[in-house]
Amino acid sequence: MTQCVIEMAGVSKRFGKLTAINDVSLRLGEGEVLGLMGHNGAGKSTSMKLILGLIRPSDGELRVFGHDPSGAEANDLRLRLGYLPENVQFYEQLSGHEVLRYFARLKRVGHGVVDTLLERVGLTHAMHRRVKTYSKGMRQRLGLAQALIGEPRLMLLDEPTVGLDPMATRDFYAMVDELRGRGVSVILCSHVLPGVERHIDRAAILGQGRLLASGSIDELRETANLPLVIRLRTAQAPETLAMQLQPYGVRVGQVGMGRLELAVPTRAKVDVLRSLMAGGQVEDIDLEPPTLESLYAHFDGTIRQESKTEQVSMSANAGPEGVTV
Ligand SMILES: Nc1ncnc2c1ncn2[C@@H]1O[C@H](COP(=O)(O)OP(=O)(O)OP(=O)(O)O)[C@@H](O)[C@H]1O
Repeated sequence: MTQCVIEMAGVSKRFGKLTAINDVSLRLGEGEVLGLMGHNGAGKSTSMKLILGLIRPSDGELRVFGHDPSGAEANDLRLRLGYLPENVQFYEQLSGHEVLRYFARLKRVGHGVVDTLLERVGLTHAMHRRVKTYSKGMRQRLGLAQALIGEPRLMLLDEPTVGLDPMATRDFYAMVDELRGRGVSVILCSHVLPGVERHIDRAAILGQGRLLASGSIDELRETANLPLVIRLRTAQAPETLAMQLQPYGVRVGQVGMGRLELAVPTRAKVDVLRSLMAGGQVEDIDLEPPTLESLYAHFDGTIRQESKTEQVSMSANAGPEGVTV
């Protein structure tokens, strides 16, 4: 692995009786992009705040660039971090340009960078307008520009594409790719971002404060063992095809006249394709491996199922007075 930028070992964070982060271990290398996913309240923002040193772990070890982020080096460390919070807020009476000058000063960076950053996020035309006149997407772009001040080596981006239109989203991902190319490490924090797969090296899925899964998309696919979907147009009857592909454990569904959808175990992919092509009746074919959304739904569904089972068994153990929530 490349040099370790974030190292979390058995980290927990409790707020009173509530455990927001539960025994999470995670590493992020230099130039790596991690997608941190999870449902509302899963612990994503808390993880970000721990990494930023805004709060301290209740248990476990956390190192950012080899240091305790809330220790003696915290101030110097923060100069190497860029943070875009969820629902970013600015001083409404200031212009975009003034906001960035202000943040540049806080980060001890000369204000010469301001124009360049505003151009980079496509806000040059509006830089002298007050922030209160900005649309949601423009505020988000200003937030990104703010996070980029000082050429940070680690970017923490909480729900970064909320409010961005498709073109701005595309530009945003191009920027993430460029940062990665320059060896900057990035955490993209979100529920699930459509289209994010191509831009991240690894995904970490949090559920109820626990790390449910982490790895590259391929590793997650292997762990989840979800079927890939093959869509085809064929003159063959679904029943005939189901018989033909039965040895491979394929499920066949009809989605329209002559249009079938097959759920194929990943390991049987090549054999199934050979068998389909040998039949000579396939007119069109599409392959769709499990998407990040379906992987997320799989792992998140597992934890929800577990917690339902726990609740049922708790209420059963509680006897006649037990209440099922
Ligand atoms: N300062 C705090 N005091 C008490 N509880 C907190 C505090 N901060 C977070 N929590 C709780 O910790 C849990 C995790 O919250 P967190 O904000 O990290 O979730 P999240 O994954 O970012 O959620 P969302 O997607 O809704 O932003 C939640 O149950 C939340 O209510």
